[in-house]
Amino acid sequence: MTEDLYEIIAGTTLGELLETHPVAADFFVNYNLQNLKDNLPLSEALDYADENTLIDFGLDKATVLDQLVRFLETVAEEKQTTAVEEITILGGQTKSGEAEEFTLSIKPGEIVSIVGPTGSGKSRLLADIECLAQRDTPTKRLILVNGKTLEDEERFAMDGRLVAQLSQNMNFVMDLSVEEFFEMHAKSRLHPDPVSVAAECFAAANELAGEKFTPDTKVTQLSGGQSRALMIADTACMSASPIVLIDEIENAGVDRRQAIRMLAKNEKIVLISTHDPLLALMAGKRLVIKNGGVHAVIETTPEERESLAKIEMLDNTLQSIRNRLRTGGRITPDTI
Ligand SMILES: Nc1ncnc2c1ncn2[C@@H]1O[C@H](COP(=O)(O)OP(=O)(O)OP(=O)(O)O)[C@@H](O)[C@H]1O
Repeated sequence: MTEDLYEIIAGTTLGELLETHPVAADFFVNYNLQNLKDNLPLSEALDYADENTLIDFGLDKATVLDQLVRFLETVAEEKQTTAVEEITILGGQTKSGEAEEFTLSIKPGEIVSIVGPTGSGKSRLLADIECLAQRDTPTKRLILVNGKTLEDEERFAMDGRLVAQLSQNMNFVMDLSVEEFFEMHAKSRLHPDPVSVAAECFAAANELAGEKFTPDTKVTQLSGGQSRALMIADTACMSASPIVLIDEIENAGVDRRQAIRMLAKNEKIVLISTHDPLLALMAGKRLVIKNGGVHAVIETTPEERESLAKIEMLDNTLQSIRNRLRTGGRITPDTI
């Protein structure tokens, strides 16, 4: 396994490695190697490294890569030991400084939606979870992991590894094909079978996207909706993060119900901020936000679940009107 990992790391550029393993930055800073060329595979980039710097640390090119592999393996092991059994959100204060009387624990496999008017504080709640707030954000909320307050060191070590966030905008900086993009992610996440997981991601992304694309489509040529489909598939099929935060997927131009189903599998904790009744009711609970605070926690009743089918029919009617307009059709009383 270490040998495979060695090969993968040696063939990965510093830029790619840092994008998928931000924690690797610590390693390069520790060995004073932060100025390596970031567009060459590491095995080549190290040819340009200052030999004296390496000697200072008793290293050479091969041992640097060895050490890096060991470092990443240790981090991965640590990650496994911090399995999330539960996160707990403890209330802080509303925008006007009143106490937010609210505590909620969420376990893996649960989907929780967050509803409320525009500007009420839905994204802020997601941001609090993402940074594992310790009463140090404007809401003064506290997020516990497995019932414990995290020490700063632990909090920042977990930062970015615990939570996968899907936000409203995606920017791709590298001009890879869709297939290369998925394979690169699979390799840098040290997946044992990068080719087949990349194919699985590609199929999932196409299932979600309205307009289909091919494996050789460049990621920079994808539409907004297609890029979101790509990122959702990537998170669903490859991300090891136990918590998935989704900000307003309804604007994404993807099959949103399918996206939630895809993301909720593999026993993840899923929180969705949404204005969409279908997504709000797919969750087991919904948090109603008002004036920056959680105003109510409502469990979805069996009756509400049953009404999902009706809402879905209404939604399909709206969808067909949308499609008709998109393809140049006219709307008549019969359409509705
Ligand atoms: N409890 C709070 N205390 C202070 N500021 C808050 C609080 N809750 C939210 N805010 C601030 O209010 C602003 C609006 O919140 P946010 O962007 O989360 O709204 P939203 O519900 O996601 O809106 P939209 O539906 O338009 O996306 C942000 O600047 C946020 O930081």
